[in-house]
Amino acid sequence: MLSWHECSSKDELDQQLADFIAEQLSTAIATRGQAGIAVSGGRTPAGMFKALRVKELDWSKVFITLADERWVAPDHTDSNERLTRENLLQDKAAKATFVSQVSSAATAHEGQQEIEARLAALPSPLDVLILGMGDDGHTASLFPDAAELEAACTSDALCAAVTPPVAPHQRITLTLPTLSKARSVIVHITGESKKTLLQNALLEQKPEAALFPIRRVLNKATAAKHIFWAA
Ligand SMILES: O=C1O[C@H](COP(=O)(O)O)[C@@H](O)[C@H](O)[C@H]1O
Repeated sequence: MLSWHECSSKDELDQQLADFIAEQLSTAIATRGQAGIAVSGGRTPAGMFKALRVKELDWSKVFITLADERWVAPDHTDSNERLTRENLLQDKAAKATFVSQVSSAATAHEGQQEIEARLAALPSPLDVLILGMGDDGHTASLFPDAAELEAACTSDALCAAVTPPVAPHQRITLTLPTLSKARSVIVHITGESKKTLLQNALLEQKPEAALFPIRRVLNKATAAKHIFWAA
């Protein structure tokens, strides 16, 4: 099942999505005693993070990680961890446990095993997955045309190292199997061009390996899928 939630402004989107996520985290805590969520980075989620961090829920039982990370120091401007620490892990959400996906290893490939071990301690499957989508149809750090894409889509591991063909920085990404097992999959996008891209991606009739990565995740995910969008 895939539902579109169209909001009339970015502020409304941030609030509605934060309400929706908070509800899902609360349900997970009530049902299983804890909640695991993977959030995305990039330019889109900061406003939603600020709306989510003040929600009344037992944040001490929430484990937060990333759908993907850029292989940069955690204080780098491009770090998804930095974005998450500055915008989400504040106020009430400061009590949550954050699982970082970067280490001092020189490359993402060299650091992958350490990140894998950290991720193994998270609730599995994840209760909530928030995906962004790039203008090239990438999601998490599953980039079209990346040399490691197929490995990251078929791996038994929780995470994979990826070198984007064009975008900066090596990445760690949750693998397609890990992403697609989440109990709830939410795509958070803004702007007309991303809406059109996603609509087209959902209509494509191509072999699996040629589909946009966002479509591959949505195809494989068996949970309810929700797209939250505003212009
Ligand atoms: O590189 C990344 O890009 C995507 C999309 O980001 P946006 O800036 O277009 O919102 C993001 O979902 C991902 O986490 C990030 O590492």
